[in-house]
Amino acid sequence: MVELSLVLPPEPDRRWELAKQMGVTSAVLHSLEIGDGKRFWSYDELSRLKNWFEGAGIDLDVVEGSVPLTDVTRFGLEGRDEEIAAFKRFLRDAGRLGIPVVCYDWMGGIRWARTDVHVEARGGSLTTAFDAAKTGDGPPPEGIDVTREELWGNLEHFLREVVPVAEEAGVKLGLHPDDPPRESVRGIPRIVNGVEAYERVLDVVDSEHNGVTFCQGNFAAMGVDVPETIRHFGERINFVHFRDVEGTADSFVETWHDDGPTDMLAAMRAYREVGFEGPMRPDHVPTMAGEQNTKPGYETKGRLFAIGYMTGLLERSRSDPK
Ligand SMILES: O=C(O)C(=O)C[C@H](O)[C@H](O)CO
Repeated sequence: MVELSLVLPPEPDRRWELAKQMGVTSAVLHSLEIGDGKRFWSYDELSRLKNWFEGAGIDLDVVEGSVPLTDVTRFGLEGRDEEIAAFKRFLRDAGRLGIPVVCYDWMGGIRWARTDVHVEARGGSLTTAFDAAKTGDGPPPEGIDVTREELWGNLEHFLREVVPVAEEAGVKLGLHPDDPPRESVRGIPRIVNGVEAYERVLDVVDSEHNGVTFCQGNFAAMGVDVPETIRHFGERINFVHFRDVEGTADSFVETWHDDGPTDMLAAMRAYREVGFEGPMRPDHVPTMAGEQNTKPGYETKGRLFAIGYMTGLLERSRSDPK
């Protein structure tokens, strides 16, 4: 059964209670978005968090983005071996603590990029947008000098090192797509930007522990058929980000979950068809009335709406004949 999940802060507050009131008892830890930006976790810190969540009736199911992985490894800089060793330690710790999924990405230099975070959407709510014409295409920011071939080589090296450890630890890795899924952003090359790129990634180590974070908004921006692509990757999908965009990787606006071009019920049905049973979280929600938009995409009210909508879609998809 799909596990609806939410990014929750590493310390309890109203959002823990709201999650439980909606019936969501699965947490994603992503301190780069909600928290203090921490990414290097010791066993004791993870264990404390795990216990804290558990005591509140919530499972810590995913550590996302905020993992011991930086551009040192992505760009193959000095210190990479130490960082990969730290990542392996982190995977073993996550395994010992029963944290089943780790989501990481290969976006070097710039994380998920937007050129506007105040796009007016339904009823004056706010969403985000990206327009390549506004970023310019290089030269890259000072100090960043990496080719696509180097990025691929570094990713392949990383996978060969860490996937066997993830297997031993019983942790499933999910690579998040580059956002936006372009050839480059601000002149910095990006490689995880399409179906073929994922096929290459999955072939590096053919293991269910080397999988996909299926971020729907990014697949929509790639211009692919989302439900068909869900069926294509099937059991290699280890984690889902549920959201939608209007436009292409060069220029798009994020939409409300129920108001974008993707057939979200067909997507939900596709997850069911492929037997996806992992965590699925709403991603990037609109900022609603009364919210400050200090955390574009990660304010609270839009997530309540998204969980309600996803719950309805799930219920509908479950009533389909098998
Ligand atoms: O770009 C997005 O859609 C993301 O959600 C980015 C992820 O949170 C994150 O950086 C993955 O490691």
